[in-house]
Amino acid sequence: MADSDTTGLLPARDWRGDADESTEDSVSVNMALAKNSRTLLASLLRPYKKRALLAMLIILVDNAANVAGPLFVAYALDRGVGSAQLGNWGPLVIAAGGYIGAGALGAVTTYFFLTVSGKLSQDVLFDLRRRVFRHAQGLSISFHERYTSGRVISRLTSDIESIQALLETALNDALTAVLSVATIAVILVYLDVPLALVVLAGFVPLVYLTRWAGRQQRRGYRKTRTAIARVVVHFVESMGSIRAVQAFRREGRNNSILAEEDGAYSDANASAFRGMAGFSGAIRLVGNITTVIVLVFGSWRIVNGHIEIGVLAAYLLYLRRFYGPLDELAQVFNAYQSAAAALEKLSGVLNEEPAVREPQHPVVPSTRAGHVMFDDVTFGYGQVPVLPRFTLDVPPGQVVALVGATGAGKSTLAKLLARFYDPKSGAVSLDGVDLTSIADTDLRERVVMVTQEAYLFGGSLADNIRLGRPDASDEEVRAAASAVGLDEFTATLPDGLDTDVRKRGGRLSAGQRQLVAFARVFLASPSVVILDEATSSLDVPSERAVQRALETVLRGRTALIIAHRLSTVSIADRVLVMDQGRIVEDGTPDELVEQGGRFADLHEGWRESLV
Ligand SMILES: Nc1ncnc2c1ncn2[C@@H]1O[C@H](COP(=O)(O)OP(=O)(O)OP(=O)(O)O)[C@@H](O)[C@H]1O
Repeated sequence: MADSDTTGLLPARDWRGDADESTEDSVSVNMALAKNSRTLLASLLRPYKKRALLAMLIILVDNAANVAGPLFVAYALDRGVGSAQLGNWGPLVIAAGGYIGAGALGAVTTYFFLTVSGKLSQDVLFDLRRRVFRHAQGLSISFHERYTSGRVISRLTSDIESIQALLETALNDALTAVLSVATIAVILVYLDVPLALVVLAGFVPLVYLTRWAGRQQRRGYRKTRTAIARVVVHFVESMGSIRAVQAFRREGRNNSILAEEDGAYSDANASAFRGMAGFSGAIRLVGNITTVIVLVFGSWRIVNGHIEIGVLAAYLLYLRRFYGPLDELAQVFNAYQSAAAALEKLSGVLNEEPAVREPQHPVVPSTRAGHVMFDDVTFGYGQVPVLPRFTLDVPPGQVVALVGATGAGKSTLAKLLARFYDPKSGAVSLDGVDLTSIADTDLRERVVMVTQEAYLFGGSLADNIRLGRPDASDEEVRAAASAVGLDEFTATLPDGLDTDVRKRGGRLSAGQRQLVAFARVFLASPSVVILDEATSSLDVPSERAVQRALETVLRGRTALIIAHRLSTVSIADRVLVMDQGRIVEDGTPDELVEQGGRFADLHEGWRESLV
């Protein structure tokens, strides 16, 4: 397919799919987030108060050493040169020694300051990354469906990087700059008050400039955070679905979407930089104008005998040191605005609360029978109800097959039982206890869901099976693999169960993945199994193997199976036909075939397809 740039058919934004990150923040939300970002920064720094204090102490000494230099120069010019003319070189030697001593002290303190503050910023970033990861991982499925993994990745990488820039370099520069500006300001006042007033007058336009630049930068950087997240979302979506991308020739379209998203990111950055550029330039201009005024006004004061030439020389030296740090402060201010926008986004994630909450007072069901009950449950993802007033009683040990048209609500039912979501009204209970009252770890032990993808994590086959029960011994893992019939397959592997699943030619077949998933369930030994059967069909030997394994795994357990195969339905005790969130047929497979309703038609269709 040609892309929109060449056909002019659709602008890329109309073709985005999941990559959409369209939540533009409103002004009021942004104000609240700005406050949150300050709170977050404070909470991140709080545990390191002592170290921050130590860094400040070191920088105080460092700063004193740095600003002492010009004082020795002034002393050398005012006293040293005069004394040397009279043959006394002592004051000049003192001035030179003082200058070198101050420089050496500055070198040592700079080293210690950078070491202490570098470690501090690394620790803060480490905490922040862990906090965001842990929090995002604990948030409900509904959050991840809305937020997308790309945005979480963007928060964890590019947002954290901009905070890193602030902490690692900018904060050091800021402390140094603020201190030297303040110290020099005091010295300037001490040297000559009228000249100091000229310098201070230059601050009036700077205050206005700072406000203007701050607004400009914050606006720009907020946009950059959203824009870079959209770029990352697009990357993740494109690379995560690379087979579909190549199969459907979506590369061109993806390129044009990326160009658009990346362009928006560059524009947003450019807009923020304009704020900084204007600010930085204006500081230099104010600095130069002030220097000229000081030179002229200072000369006039020398001519009139108010000050000595050394004072003016020191003044001009200090002025250079005064506007240098101010320029640095402009860069720091820029980094701060960028980090503040990132902190806003991060605090947005950290302030998200799980929609599915852990119970305050957990109740442990008294049995492990596996009695499942949906009691007058109403549920919908948005306003439209997917399950309107749904009631279902599954006695312990019953294997229920769910069938029905696509979108009927079968997966939704399964997700409610796994407590990925909570019902809007009514209750889902296990062994007489509402799922909302069962502790998460307890529920995960009792109810295990096998999803269609049968996801394999990096690591060995044994590691993947052990996911069912992390404390299982090697022997138990082997027994589970054997119970589901994985023996034959593992015998062909170089290291048996210890073979790395990824290294071994990358992937397992669909049937083998299902067997691994069943082995996990066997090991976990839950009272309820939820199985979303893969729709992809297996070849006959694989299907038989999966079928046998399933029978083993389900023995003595309650099961809810979203069934796509005749072979699976045939092992069910009960079949439920769903339509638009309601049960329209309910009975044993034989009863329903006899009744001659929808299931009978479906059954007939399956049988015909096997012939
Ligand atoms: N995460 C979601 N957000 C919004 N709507 C959803 C979500 N998941 C499902 N739906 C909607 O809920 C309805 C029921 O979907 P569900 O996945 O439960 O159906 P299903 O019977 O399992 O379908 P299929 O057999 O195709 O998997 C559908 O209209 C679907 O569009």
